[in-house]
Amino acid sequence: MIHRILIVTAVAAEADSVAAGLTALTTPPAGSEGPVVDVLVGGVGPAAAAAATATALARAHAQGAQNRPYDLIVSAGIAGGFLPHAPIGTVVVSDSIVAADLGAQSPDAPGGYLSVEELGFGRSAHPVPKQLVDRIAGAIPGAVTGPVLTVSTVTGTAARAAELAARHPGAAAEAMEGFGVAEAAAAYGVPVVEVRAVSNAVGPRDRAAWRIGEALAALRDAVERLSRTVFVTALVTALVEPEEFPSCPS
Ligand SMILES: O=C(O)c1cccc(C(=O)CC[C@H]2O[C@@H](n3cnc4c(=O)[nH]cnc43)[C@H](O)[C@@H]2O)c1
Repeated sequence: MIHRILIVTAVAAEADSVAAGLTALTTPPAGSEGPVVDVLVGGVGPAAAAAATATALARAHAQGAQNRPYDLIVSAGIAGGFLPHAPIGTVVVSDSIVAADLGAQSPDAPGGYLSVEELGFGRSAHPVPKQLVDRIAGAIPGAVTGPVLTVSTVTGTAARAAELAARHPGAAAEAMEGFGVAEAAAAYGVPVVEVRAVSNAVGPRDRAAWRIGEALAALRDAVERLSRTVFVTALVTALVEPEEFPSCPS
């Protein structure tokens, strides 16, 4: 059985790092067919990521007879890290993927904010099954697990960083695509996880301090670890029980 994995990045430089890390997949162990891994540059922000991921899923669904078009979707790239959990160079594996600004400001609410759940519609978080988190993080030495926030505006002040950290205790990183990827994955019943390499601290904007090269190298190394372990030797479908997820749209 061939396992199908979709990795979605925002920009081409991230996809290049992912592809560089996947070279171990060219020689699967004897007796193993190896998985098929598609890498998609989906654009920046949750809307672009959701549209690109849903389109890829619809295409794969239309082409194949599988119950689910992919066995696993990974939202991958660089990210801002919350200190002290995730300094520059850390690889973060999401234990939940959280839409951090999907809600309403409300001066009367605790923290001045109401999530969509509190407003009575929609959802703002996709928990990642623990089995999957442990398997992915266990393959990446030094990886940190925690909530990864999806924001539409990169945090640029200490006040905003503190607000997000207070609202999402234990938040490890923020990026701009994960929740969009997760919404599309959920529509097709495909497990999803976010893997991010930290390029900068979440806090006052200091673009000169971003270490994009270091983060892209960490991302490549993480994907290489995954391609030598989880992606090759594990039955990805066995990482998460399919019945935990809804069936594909017909
Ligand atoms: O300028 C470059 O060479 C370059 C190379 C690779 C990637 C980039 C990006 O700017 C990627 C944007 C992407 O990164 C995520 N990101 C990174 N840090 C943060 C942050 O502090 N807050 C939110 N998002 C962050 C995000 O997912 C962007 O889509 C540039």
